[in-house]
Amino acid sequence: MKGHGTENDFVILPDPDNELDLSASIVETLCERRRGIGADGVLHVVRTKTVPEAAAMADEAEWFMDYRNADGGLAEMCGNGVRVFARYLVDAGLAEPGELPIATRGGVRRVRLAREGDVTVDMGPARILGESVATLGGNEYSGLHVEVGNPHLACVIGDPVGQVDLSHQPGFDTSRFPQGVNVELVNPVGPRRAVMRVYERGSGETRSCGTGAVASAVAAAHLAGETTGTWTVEVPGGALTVELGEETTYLSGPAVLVASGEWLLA
Ligand SMILES: N[C@@H](CCC[C@H](N)C(=O)O)C(=O)O
Repeated sequence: MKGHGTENDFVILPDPDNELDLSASIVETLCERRRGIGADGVLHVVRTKTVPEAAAMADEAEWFMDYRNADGGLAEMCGNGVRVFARYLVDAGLAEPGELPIATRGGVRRVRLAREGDVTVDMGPARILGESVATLGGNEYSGLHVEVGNPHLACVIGDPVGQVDLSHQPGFDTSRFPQGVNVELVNPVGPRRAVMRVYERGSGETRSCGTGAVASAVAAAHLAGETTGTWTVEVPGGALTVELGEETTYLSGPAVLVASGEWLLA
């Protein structure tokens, strides 16, 4: 299957009993836009109890989102991915609409969805862990290290983000981010509204990033002296809503399945 959330696109690989040997090179080929199907990442759909690293969550969540970036690397969480994952489960008749717990490497996330319409996920708390700097084309951008299950460096640059060259991996402090980092450029454009572009760890520039939208809202709110509130984050692929609460954060937006088929190279 193929699906997307605000044009952050995924190949969805149903494998309930975890029988596929999903190597990094297979993921890379699947995600390649000319030799493969093309996607920002792979959502490997497996029963939690079949995955040794996730089995402890099996009592809480039947399904595990084994998320892979386009370069084949693992990631802890994907905010758009988990919403598309839930849309797939309901559409395939593997889960009922309502509230659906999904296990991820970042912990269990609760997704709320109906048979149609936007999908919301409780992303858990987003924690600010300090400040750091991203370098891009000879410029330095200060940002906040925000953990949303996965690592982010959200830089509020206050200028239009459209002109910045994001075709290369931004430089970052590897001692702070030993596993790499997702870098966001954020421009607040109105009350609780921001425009964001992102360079995703393991995928390059993408048209949206759910965890990145949460990190961006946290960074923009921090600059405005706020910790709670509902933000609209505009991304190249659409718009996401981020609710910052005292205890947790919520991410809402479209999650759409666009195709199904068979990969012949397996
Ligand atoms: N696009 C995702 C994030 C995917 C993982 C990320 N590239 C990482 O390596 O942490 C989202 O919507 O959150």
